Amino acid sequence: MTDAHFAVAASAAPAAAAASATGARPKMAARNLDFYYNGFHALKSVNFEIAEKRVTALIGPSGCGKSTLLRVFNRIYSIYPKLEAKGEVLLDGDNILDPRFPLNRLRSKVGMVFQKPVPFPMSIYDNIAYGIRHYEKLPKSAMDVRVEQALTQGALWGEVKDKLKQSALGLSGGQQQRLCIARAIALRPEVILLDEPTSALDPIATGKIEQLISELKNDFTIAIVTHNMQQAARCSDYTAFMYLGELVEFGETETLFTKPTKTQTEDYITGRFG
Ligand SMILES: Nc1ncnc2c1ncn2[C@@H]1O[C@H](COP(=O)(O)OP(=O)(O)OP(=O)(O)O)[C@@H](O)[C@H]1O
Repeated sequence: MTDAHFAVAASAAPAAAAASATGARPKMAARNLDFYYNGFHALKSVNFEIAEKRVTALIGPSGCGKSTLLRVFNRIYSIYPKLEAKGEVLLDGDNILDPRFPLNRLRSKVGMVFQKPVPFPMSIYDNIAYGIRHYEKLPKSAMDVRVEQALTQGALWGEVKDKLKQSALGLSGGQQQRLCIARAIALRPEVILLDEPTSALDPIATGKIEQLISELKNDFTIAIVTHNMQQAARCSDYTAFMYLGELVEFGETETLFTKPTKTQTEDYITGRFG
């Protein structure tokens, strides 16, 4: 598949081509997706895919619609009035925007981590166990195993195993963010959406999260919104470049950063705007 094919995949309906070109199965897909904030047209006929067990990055200048797109993949807007999505967002082929798709099922399959770490004001252990209890009744021994598994996958176990009963609010910002990722993992989702997960962190904590993302893609499908182009280049397999609510270009990360097909993409990645 050529770069030109990727560009077509971004702008026209068969966005599937981008993910399937490398053999990765599309896990989620937006089809002709429009989104409105109280009439403001924030996403314009977006076609886009998140390949299974790969990392897909969303980049673009401030206000281009990256976070909006990510949030629609979790239907998070549906609790607010006057916000409207048109088109489809498919999860394994089912349209999650259909109100008949149960929100509980969606939240158990698609986890989300936000820009600012938001641990619950409770112990490290309970931060992980809280969500699990919502979905499953486990005896204490089984819960202990799940908590340890999630914290291990979140690359935090070694640092917190001796203080599980302490408040999560006492952790550093980077540890809190890994706790939030572990909390999402604990529910055994299939997809994890990360909205600028390192923007509040220092370079060392950022490096740990990036390392973690690279490891998590063995088990999860990941999409990440980032302002940091080096981060997108370091930890994603595919990158989507957005501008003014449109998906301008989508392709393999290396190709998009070295041989972009659209002038707007090139201007952005070379720092000429944004
Ligand atoms: N709650 C809201 N109400 C009205 N307009 C909104 C709301 N949230 C976002 N918007 C608008 O929608 C557009 C897309 O916003 P969005 O937050 O998705 O952009 P972004 O690319 O994630 O930006 P940033 O990189 O600055 O976080 C912007 O024009 C923004 O002003």
